[in-house]
Amino acid sequence: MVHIVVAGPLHASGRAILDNAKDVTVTYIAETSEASLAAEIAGADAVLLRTQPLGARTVDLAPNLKIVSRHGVGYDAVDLAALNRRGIALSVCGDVNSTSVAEHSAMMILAACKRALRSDISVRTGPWEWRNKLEARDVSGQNLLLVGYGRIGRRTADMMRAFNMNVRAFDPYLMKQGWPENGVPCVETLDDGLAWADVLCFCLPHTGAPLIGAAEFERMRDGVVVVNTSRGGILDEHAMIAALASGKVGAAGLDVFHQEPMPHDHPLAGFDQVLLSPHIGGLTLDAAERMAVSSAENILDYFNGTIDPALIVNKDKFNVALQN
Ligand SMILES: NC(=O)C1=CN([C@@H]2O[C@H](COP(=O)(O)OP(=O)(O)OC[C@H]3O[C@@H](n4cnc5c(N)ncnc54)[C@H](OP(=O)(O)O)[C@@H]3O)[C@@H](O)[C@H]2O)C=CC1
Ligand SMILES: O=C(O)C(=O)CO
Repeated sequence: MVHIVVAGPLHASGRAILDNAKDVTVTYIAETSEASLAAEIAGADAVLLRTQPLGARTVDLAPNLKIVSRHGVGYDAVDLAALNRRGIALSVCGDVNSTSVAEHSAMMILAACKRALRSDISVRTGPWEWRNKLEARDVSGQNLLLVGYGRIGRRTADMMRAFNMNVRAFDPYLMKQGWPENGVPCVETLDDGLAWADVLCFCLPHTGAPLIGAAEFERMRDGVVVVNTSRGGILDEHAMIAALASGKVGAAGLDVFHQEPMPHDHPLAGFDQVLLSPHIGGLTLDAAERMAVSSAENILDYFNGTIDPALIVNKDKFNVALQN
């Protein structure tokens, strides 16, 4: 019998897959905190993980744990070293939420350039004459730099080229492997890109220290638009707030934050040129169903020995019989 703990809400299609599986028991936890997961993880062979952190101490509470299946693709909140030490697999979803995130980025690029939030507030609360001070811009003809040119970056590029933006990308790893033939042009260095871009959009994994701090903001064009749908830790938030306050950053769209949930009194909430959303780029109803199905199937496929090895992040760290 395989015992699976599902840590947080799961779309009915994912639940049906687990509930109908043979030789499986499932515990569903309503809350998405690491503490509630820790309280239930002791007997788990598998955990289906939403966006909550998974640290070494929680992993150590689960002596039978064999696989952690991320409901999504980013795994920066998982202590991968702790999983590797125990030979526990970490799987991610396939290409199921990238179009949704790219659409969210496209929406935020448009909303930030058009000053959509400020515009809405002006109608609800201000004199009509505020319409002359909104500072909305066309996106057409502007330079868009995508930092990270994987699944989400490439789809965002396609969408924003349709709006007649000049799109380039920075992705050093891809440059080494070979830039895609039909891709947008690349910039050689991040600094080149920062100096070129009117609009910046971050589409990369978070792996350590912030990529963008005060020095990088300094290199950007005055009034630059910044959109981040990848992870909050990519931007130094203090530097971002300072850049918004000084006007260096003219407008922004942020789906991800250093601290999630972001407190209501956070300084970022004080800017009417910044559109905020609660980490929902990949959480449309459509993507939520696809992620639920993919993350549930990954667990069952793992125990059947049929999981696609490309979906296991740490496949080189332990020996597992993979049939593909
Ligand atoms: N807001 C939301 O709801 C969601 C957010 N995300 C976030 O988006 C991120 C990207 O997702 P996705 O496009 O699917 O991932 P991919 O792995 O397909 O693409 C990311 C690309 O960024 C590259 N990259 C890594 N480090 C850097 C760097 N320092 N500078 C520039 N490029 C870099 C990667 O190279 P390499 O592969 O060689 O490392 C890769 O080509 C996820 O890791 C996650 O954090 C994802 C889904 C939903
Ligand atoms: O897929 C991801 O990484 C997300 O942020 C959504 O869970």
